[in-house]
Amino acid sequence: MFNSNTTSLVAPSIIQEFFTMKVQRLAVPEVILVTPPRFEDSRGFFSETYNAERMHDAGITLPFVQDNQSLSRQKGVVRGLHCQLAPYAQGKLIRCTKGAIWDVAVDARTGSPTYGKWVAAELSEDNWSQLWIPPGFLHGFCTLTDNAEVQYKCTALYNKASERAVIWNSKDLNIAWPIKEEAAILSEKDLIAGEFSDAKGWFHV
Ligand SMILES: Cc1cn([C@H]2C[C@H](O)[C@@H](COP(=O)(O)OP(=O)(O)O[C@H]3O[C@H](C)C(=O)[C@H](O)[C@H]3O)O2)c(=O)[nH]c1=O
Repeated sequence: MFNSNTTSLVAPSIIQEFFTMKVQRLAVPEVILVTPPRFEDSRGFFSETYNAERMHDAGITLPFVQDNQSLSRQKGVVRGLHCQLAPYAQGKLIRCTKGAIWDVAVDARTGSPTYGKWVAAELSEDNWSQLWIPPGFLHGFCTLTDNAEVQYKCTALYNKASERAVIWNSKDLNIAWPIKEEAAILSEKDLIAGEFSDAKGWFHV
């Protein structure tokens, strides 16, 4: 048994606790940045990365049906700007579990007061934030580190035939990507995507 002046080698000391989930609506208010609580102690940390009740209270109410994970081995990889058309349009809840990414959402809903407006947030294993992007938006990210691992929940299943893409640096959007054009690493598919003007009519509010 431990006596009163014995330092326990079993019970980890609590170093830092975030009890509540931070919630921030971005300049396009349907896009929501959340940071779930994380309990750090001498072993490491524990976090409820998805809690349906907390997410619902934050305004993220659609059910998820698919989890995705991608690894990008180099800094400067750009994936996107992608979406799936209805009835396979996807809402996505994105987080970066290794390294860091700059995550972008573009409002592609004809009739929306923020049509063509983009918002972005840095997501990283350090800041532990997640970005909710509803159906009707284009999604893309660029990696800020090597070996950036991204995990995201989707509200509709993958449907290749309904996939659409817009070129990441579309002159119609002027997204302030934090990487130089010549440094971007893209898939064949993304290299030949069209301008945002080609996306007219893909979605409606
Ligand atoms: C998206 C997806 C892809 N795949 C297969 C199809 C390809 O053989 C392979 C790579 O697909 P892709 O090059 O489209 O992967 P990304 O470029 O990361 O695409 C994603 O990038 C942006 C950031 C997104 O938000 C979308 O989820 C998605 O479009 O995975 C599947 O089997 N299921 C899927 O849901």
